[in-house]
Amino acid sequence: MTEPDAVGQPPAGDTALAIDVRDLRMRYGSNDVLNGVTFNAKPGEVIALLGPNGAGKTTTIEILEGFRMRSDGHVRVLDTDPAHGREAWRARFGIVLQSWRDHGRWKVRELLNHLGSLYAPYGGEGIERPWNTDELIEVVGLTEHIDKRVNSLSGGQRRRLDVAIGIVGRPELLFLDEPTVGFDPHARREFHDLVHRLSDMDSTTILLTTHDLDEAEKLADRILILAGGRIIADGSAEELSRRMSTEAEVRWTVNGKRLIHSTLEPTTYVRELFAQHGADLEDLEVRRATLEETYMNMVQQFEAGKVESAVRAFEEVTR
Ligand SMILES: Nc1ncnc2c1ncn2[C@@H]1O[C@H](COP(=O)(O)OP(=O)(O)OP(=O)(O)O)[C@@H](O)[C@H]1O
Repeated sequence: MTEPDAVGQPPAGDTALAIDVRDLRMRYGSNDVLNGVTFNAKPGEVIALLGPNGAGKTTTIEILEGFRMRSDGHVRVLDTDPAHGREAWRARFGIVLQSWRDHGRWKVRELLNHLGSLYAPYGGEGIERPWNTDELIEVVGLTEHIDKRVNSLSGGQRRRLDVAIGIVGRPELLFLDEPTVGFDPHARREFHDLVHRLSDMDSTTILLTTHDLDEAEKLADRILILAGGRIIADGSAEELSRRMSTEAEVRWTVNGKRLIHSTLEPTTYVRELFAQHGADLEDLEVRRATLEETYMNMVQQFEAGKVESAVRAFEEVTR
């Protein structure tokens, strides 16, 4: 057990975490979807929860938001068990769901004024709630559209409005569920800039779900890969890539003949090739699978129903 400090306060432990999840389990009927999920998020971190279709990302996020009751495990979000979270706790986080379809006849400014007013009772303790509407509209890049009706916005503009709705209460924590589905590359890039701005500006903790490793790499400080009911990888994109110990493929040509060999020790192998063939060695290439290729391979096997072997193979190379 940890000792209290000199003034009798317990040392900062789990309470310093924005999200603390340990051994989370979720069962739908006889289907165990989450089988011991463990991870945490520190305040200000941007975390991407990545996983194949049906891995349980939405289930996890809904449990954290208090929309779904877990079967078992320890969960704390902003120091509160979501199963018992009250209004004042809900006011401290924002949610951007897959799409906001209501309120089509409202104008952008009116809608944000209205939704913002719902947060007014929860301000204080150094946090001004809600966000000033015009300032918020500028932050999400909708100033030109401030008096437009919601149903006249384009898909990308609508998504910006979704984000504005998610952050109008100046959340300490923001949940984004597949925020860029259906975006073209330009809208996607703009959305990524917006997320970076949010996390820099207010050091908002952000948990987003995505299918896309590239997006996770661009946005997140840490990537969590959920598959087979567990977190099978947790680290920055660089850390995960570094941990990968897949075999490298060495290709070369000698006396006009093209040859290939797979090895875990490419440097030693190449040294031996030089020793053996010297100047006859041509077109030498060494290639290791990228994190993306390894991940995609896992997803393909997972989606073909080979869940356990997909997860085991992925863990073996990223351990
Ligand atoms: N209310 C429910 N009742 C029974 N099964 C459910 C329920 N909700 C989700 N599931 C099942 O739980 C599993 C995980 O679903 P979930 O939506 O959490 O996955 P996901 O990772 O978010 O998937 P996607 O990427 O497709 O959105 C799926 O097999 C799904 O069919």
